[in-house]
Amino acid sequence: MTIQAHQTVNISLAERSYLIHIGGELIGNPEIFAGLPNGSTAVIVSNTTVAPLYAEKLKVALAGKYSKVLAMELPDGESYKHWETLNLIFDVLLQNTCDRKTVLFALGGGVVGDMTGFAAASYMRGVPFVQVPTTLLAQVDSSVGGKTGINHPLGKNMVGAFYQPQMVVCDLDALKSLPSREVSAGLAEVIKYGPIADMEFLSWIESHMESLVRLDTQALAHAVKRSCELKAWVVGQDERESGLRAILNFGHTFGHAIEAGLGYGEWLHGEAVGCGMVMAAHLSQRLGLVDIAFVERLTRIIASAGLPICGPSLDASDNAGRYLELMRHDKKSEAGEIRFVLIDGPGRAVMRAAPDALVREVIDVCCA
Ligand SMILES: O=C(O)C(=O)C[C@@H](O)[C@H](O)[C@H](O)COP(=O)(O)O
Repeated sequence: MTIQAHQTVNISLAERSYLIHIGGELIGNPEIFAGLPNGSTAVIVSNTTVAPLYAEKLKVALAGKYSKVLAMELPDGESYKHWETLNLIFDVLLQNTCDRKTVLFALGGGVVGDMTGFAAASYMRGVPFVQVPTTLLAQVDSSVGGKTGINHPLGKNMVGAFYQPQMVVCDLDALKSLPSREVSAGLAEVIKYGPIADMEFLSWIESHMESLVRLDTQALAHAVKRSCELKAWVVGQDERESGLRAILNFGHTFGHAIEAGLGYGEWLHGEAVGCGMVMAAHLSQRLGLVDIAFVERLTRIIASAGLPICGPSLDASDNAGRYLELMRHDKKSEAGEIRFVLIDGPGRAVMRAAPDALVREVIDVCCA
């Protein structure tokens, strides 16, 4: 096996700038963590699936820097991304008299990253934290950019904070243990960067899909690096989503409705986003922004990643009505008007409202 060369991507945010490290064998490498803030205690927050695989490795790597390294496990899955689980983190921090210099390490996927980040943002009004993402989705998207938070039954990621990590450590070796469903879910967020910002990357994804699905390390290294570069470019211009950053939400308005409507965890976030991108592409086409050939190409790519392209029914009596009801809670909505991220020509995204009747048509066409 080739060990992937260590590469970095910079997130440029003035005094909150940080590096994303991408490469092989990073979790157990003490040198990666050497420049982190000093403190006496490190707390590794992981989950019951990931901790047995990597927590000990990370503990050993941190032992030279922090005199006390604690590790805790959260239950695994999107259905646990709520207040009660968040409180488990605060319990451990308080029971161990963790002070303001304690550094938290989020070791796991998007759920662990979002909750650990939110805990770090709010414990004693803010302690440093590090993202160590172990899923493809977390490496290419959720660990980067400082969105942290938890779900509410009425809407996804409804409670949270913008809070940047000290660094992100993407160990490509961790991806080798991923189940194929998780790989596909991560590929949804990789694909997303194409239509919104980089059609050349979309063509690359299209021609390397087979390698990506079978976890070829070279292909993954490029996918992670290019995704992080594109996200860095967006976040560097609009950290708190006052405008441009919303393009990263392509497919998420429909996708979040699927997740909340089915119950969190029924579909993986990436599965819902994949299908949401198909729906958003159809809406773009019906508004005259792209042609049907573009929609069909994007749909083919999403399907080839092993993702669903047909939305679930959320209500047998009024499915479109239920989607609309859920989507009105989206964070981009204004005065009850849903604002969709749409494709305004290949490689370019815009945010637009759309008539309910048109959205209903799209839902009817795209759902089972
Ligand atoms: O980083 C962002 O900005 C994104 O929108 C990226 C999304 O892919 C990601 O899933 C994010 O967590 C969703 O954010 P939300 O603000 O729509 O909850």
